[in-house]
Amino acid sequence: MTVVAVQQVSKVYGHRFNLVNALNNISFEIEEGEFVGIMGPSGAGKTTLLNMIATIDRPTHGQVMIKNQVVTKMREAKLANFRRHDLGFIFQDFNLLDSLTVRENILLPLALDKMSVALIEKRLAQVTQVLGIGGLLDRYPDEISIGQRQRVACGRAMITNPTLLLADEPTGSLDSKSATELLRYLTEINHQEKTTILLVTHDAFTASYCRRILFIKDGQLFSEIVRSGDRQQFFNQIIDMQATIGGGGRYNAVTTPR
Ligand SMILES: Nc1ncnc2c1ncn2[C@@H]1O[C@H](COP(=O)(O)OP(=O)(O)OP(=O)(O)O)[C@@H](O)[C@H]1O
Repeated sequence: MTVVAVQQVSKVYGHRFNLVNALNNISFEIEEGEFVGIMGPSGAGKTTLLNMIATIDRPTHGQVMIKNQVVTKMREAKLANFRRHDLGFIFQDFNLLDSLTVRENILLPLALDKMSVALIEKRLAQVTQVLGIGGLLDRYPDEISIGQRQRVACGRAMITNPTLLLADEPTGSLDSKSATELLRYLTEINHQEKTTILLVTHDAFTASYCRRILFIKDGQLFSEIVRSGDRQQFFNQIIDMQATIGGGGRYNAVTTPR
């Protein structure tokens, strides 16, 4: 089943004399259970694209369909509901609420749902088991490590069992050990829960955990690569493609797999 269909999407920012074509007639699809990365030089349009799919922003032309629904035309009330149930977000800076415990942070997206306590506890147990954070539930965000915070953010994104998990630079603020852990957990979620994952990254190591990478340049699809061999081979392919696509000084082409 196709989970995401981006159809001839363009996004123009600015006004008459100062227009930026951030996305230029871009189309692609993502199937259920895929783990897809978006890469490309700085300013290529990656975050803009993610924001269109995340329903945070709307395209100037074209449409985005998620699970056969045109989300780019959905009214705000329906969209809020759709976001809550079908989309999970992991932000680079986690966005955890410091005054709430880990348990309360994770359960936040369910606050408006009339779910039974038994069902909530069951889901919480599943999520915390996959993420290895069962022992942290009564602590506050400032009482756990950065890597653990990122996993809690991941738990909050997963608690509703979303159709699609979206992440913008999820490893951006993590050290290499925490980044590796998070990527292993994301792989687990992808395998165990069959959650479709889409992430934006500059980092070839992070991208090497995906099964397919879409390379964006100047708001258009430049190329895509699909992982067929092991992760090291895929990492090398990603580095080669980064060299081919060029531009954007934020690449870390000397990063090696950890
Ligand atoms: N709100 C905005 N108003 C005007 N231009 C914008 C706005 N947001 C993004 N842009 C421009 O659109 C283009 C694409 O930006 P976007 O943030 O999507 O790129 P990116 O690939 O995510 O870049 P980076 O890797 O540096 O984060 C850039 O030229 C950017 O300057």
